[in-house]
Amino acid sequence: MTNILEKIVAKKQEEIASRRSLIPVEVLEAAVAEAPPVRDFFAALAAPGPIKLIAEVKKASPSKGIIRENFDPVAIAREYEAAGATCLSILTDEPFFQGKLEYLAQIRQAVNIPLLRKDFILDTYQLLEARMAGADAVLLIAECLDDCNLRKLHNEAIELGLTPLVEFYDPENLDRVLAAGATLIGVNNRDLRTFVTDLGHTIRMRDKVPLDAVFVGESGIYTRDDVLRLQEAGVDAMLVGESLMRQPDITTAVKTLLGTLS
Ligand SMILES: O=P(O)(O)OC[C@@H](O)[C@@H](O)c1c[nH]c2ccccc12
Repeated sequence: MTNILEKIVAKKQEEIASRRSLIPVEVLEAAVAEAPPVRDFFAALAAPGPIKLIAEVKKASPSKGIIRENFDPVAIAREYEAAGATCLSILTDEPFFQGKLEYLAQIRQAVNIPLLRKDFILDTYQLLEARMAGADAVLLIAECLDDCNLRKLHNEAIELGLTPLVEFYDPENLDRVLAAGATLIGVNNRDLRTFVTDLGHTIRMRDKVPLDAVFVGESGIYTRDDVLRLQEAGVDAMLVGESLMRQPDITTAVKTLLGTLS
């Protein structure tokens, strides 16, 4: 039986091939050479202070279906920024998350904080697309990439000026993440093969990841208590989508998580 991650990766390979036939890689390379400078996603998260929020613009997911009906990505991004998010994560996968690369480009015009392209990156072509659309960072998932591609895409992202956020779920993959040179490391609390989500997973992995890396806890973060648990464990940043996107009042939701509601 194939799991959801295998399905997503297979579909993504097809998508990359078809996008490449629409816009040749040389065209993207030429456009990227003229692209405006990036914002420093890494430095924003590495700065001292309380745990940082990477707020995610996410309409739907394979595990939860539609998360937010009334979905205006630019308005959501503006609200996240004004409410105190440090960075944003923009889902660009279409078939499984109902995202779009265009959302990233539109949001780039509307906010000043650094942006992550959240997708299943398998190929250099997607790094060029990300840079073109205005991303400052890209997600690389250890479970989707062999050692060679993980290292290659990590290096290429940096050459393009992008910060790679390298995510893993399976503890066995940490050594591969470190060997790829990752300094911004995320632990996904959700096993993308089964959808089981456990906040304790990030907390248990904190001790295993070197302290000089910037450490991000991802997924399944719902309450101010969850945030305090992460902060006390020494987690530098958190990636939160669903719990914010389900709230009609995003400003209050962000401030409640951050403990800044006055
Ligand atoms: O909506 P949540 O549970 O707050 O999770 C956000 C984010 O961590 C999640 O969307 C995510 C983390 N890693 C991923 C990889 C691919 C797709 C999605 C993800």
